[in-house]
Amino acid sequence: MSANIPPASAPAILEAKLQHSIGGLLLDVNFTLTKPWSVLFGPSGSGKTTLLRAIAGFVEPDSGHIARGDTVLFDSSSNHALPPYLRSIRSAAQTARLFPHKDVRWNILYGNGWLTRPLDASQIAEQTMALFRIDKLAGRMPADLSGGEKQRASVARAVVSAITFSGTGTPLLLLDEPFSGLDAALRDDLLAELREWLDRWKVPVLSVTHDIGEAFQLDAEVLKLAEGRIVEQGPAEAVLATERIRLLSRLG
Ligand SMILES: Nc1ncnc2c1ncn2[C@@H]1O[C@H](COP(=O)(O)OP(=O)(O)OP(=O)(O)O)[C@@H](O)[C@H]1O
Repeated sequence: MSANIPPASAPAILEAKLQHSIGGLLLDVNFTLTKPWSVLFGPSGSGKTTLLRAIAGFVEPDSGHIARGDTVLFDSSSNHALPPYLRSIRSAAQTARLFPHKDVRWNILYGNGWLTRPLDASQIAEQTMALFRIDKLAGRMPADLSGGEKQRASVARAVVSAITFSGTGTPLLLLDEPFSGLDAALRDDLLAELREWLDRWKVPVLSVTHDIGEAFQLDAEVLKLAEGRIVEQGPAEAVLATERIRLLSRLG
């Protein structure tokens, strides 16, 4: 007699349960990420950046537990907080942070983990710069870049750092509004290519966006944040249905 075996659920990419009070907002979330790309969607001030910073280890929550597989990143009950550089997390902040006295190529290679394989790391850097349309700017200094180019260089660096990660497993890549400064056509191309590039290297992503189209195009799981709480989690078609109708009716 054959037993009914339930399908194995996808392994968790991240488990997070945390509370953190900041500037009058109480961030209070409990969620698990299992999809290759997840998107945090919510109004300004709802706690998206703070949540990314807590996962990365730059903000210590008041209480809670954050884990990637068997590795506990943060646990308030045992007073445990892994420092950011020991977490299998890579991130790009909302505003570009480049070393001003070094050129773009140097900045992109900074933080790559393949120090014993410099040629392979260089190849990943060149391919990623081409993807972000900054390969022709590789020899320029950050001061000589536009705002959008700086932002692309900053995100490209995090991507290279995630792909060349030298620790155990693959890191989770956190991207805070990675495409906000780009024109629509370029953003659409980059989104599609980046999704493919990171799928190829099996790097999971949690990104922040205000843009409904971005969430749909990425075919991402959406976590809708409102006043510090995740009010819905699921496919974009389900979670952002109301926002989509509102947007379409505005467009006439
Ligand atoms: N260092 C800080 N000190 C005090 N309050 C802060 C600090 N950082 C953020 N806040 C407050 O915490 C709340 C959440 O901020 P957060 O940056 O996480 O929101 P967000 O959803 O990312 O917003 P946005 O979409 O505008 O980037 C806001 O009310 C903000 O003013």
